[in-house]
Amino acid sequence: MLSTTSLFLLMMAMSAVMLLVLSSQAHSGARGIREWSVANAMAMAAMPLFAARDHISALLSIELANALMIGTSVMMYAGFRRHLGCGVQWRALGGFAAATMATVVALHVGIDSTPLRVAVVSLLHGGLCMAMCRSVWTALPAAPRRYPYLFTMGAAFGIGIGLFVRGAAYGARVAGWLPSVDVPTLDLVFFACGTLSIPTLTLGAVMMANAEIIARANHAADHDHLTGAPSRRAFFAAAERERAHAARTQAPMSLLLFDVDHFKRINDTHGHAAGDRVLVEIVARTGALLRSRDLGGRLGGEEFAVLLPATAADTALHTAERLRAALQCVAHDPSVERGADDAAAAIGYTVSIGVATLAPGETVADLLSRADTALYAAKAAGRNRVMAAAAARHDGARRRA
Ligand SMILES: Nc1nc2c(ncn2[C@@H]2O[C@H](COP(=O)(O)OP(=O)(O)OP(=O)(O)O)[C@@H](O)[C@H]2O)c(=O)[nH]1
Repeated sequence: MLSTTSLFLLMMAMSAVMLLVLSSQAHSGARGIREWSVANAMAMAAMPLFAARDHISALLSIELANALMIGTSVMMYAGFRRHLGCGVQWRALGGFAAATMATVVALHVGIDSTPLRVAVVSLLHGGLCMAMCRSVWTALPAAPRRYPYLFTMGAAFGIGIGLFVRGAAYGARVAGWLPSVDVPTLDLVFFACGTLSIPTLTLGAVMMANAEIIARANHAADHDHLTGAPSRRAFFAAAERERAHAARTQAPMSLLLFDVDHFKRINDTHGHAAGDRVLVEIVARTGALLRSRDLGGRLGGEEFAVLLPATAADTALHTAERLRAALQCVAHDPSVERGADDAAAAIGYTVSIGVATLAPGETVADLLSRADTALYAAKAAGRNRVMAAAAARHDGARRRA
């Protein structure tokens, strides 16, 4: 059987490992990493003090060690609150930590009862675990992935219950409701639970941070940084899903491909920032015109696409015409103050649109290629217009399920 000293040193080693894991995420931008790191550093420092109890002064092994452990729980909790964006009530937490410390000192210097001290400290640590569990539970509906949240909640709840049982058991001994005999096995079980608590909670924290990092990376890959519209990658993935659905259900599907006319002139005349402003405005206007099922995306530069599921050619042409009219606009040059010189600040812009409707067996790439040819024709015919694509060339070899 492991001795309590070994368990304390094991916990120190586990906190050191967790600290290394957390430091690998230091620059990830995930919130809470700093607080969780401080918590593990405090746990690391507290463990040798508990382990060396018989060899060092009580001030170090009781007061300082408990202060560090209280700090550990408080910082773990603060880390979860910060990570979840709930805000940390530092003043309330500081008051809680100070009151707990004052109780520890009173139960050492005043009454000098180890079981009572263990009971009080266990109940307070248990309370913080339950608070962690509650914070994570409240944020669960918005979780990027549920498993890390459920793991952390389960761990915080289980550890909290364990600490409550420990506190109640020690309290009952003090009250004389339980025989005041030493139960080394039970104590070791309690210690083992305590040993695992901070590393387990940290594991949950790291999993939550990873889920957030992955969700952020996916969002960045799937959205255009400037306009917030779906990126080329996301657009093609969605288009492929819709194509497969259309093929299964025999429903029509259309694609609009559009490009801002003479966009280079806008950049050259008003500057790149004004060009950016136009692109942002185009995405907002397009979004306002589409149905919830339709999907717009920025394919690159000043080129955009709109996927129209369950839409036949004539409706698609009609939608394209409405879109063209909605995008025949005058934007305001952001570098010119409003009212200063309205004519110079006006950025007129138009778009040209190519429209293609999915033919049986056609791939997304082929559909896009036909829409691109139609767009090119719209440009060649004078811009600010809609052109329908030629019918798809029948090609049995390209047929897809
Ligand atoms: N402001 C801004 N400009 C961009 C962005 N991406 C591409 N561009 C510019 O868009 C312009 C596209 O120019 P062209 O391909 O010649 O096309 P155009 O001037 O719109 O002419 P047509 O398409 O033939 O009507 C280039 O000057 C690019 O630098 C962007 O994110 N922001």
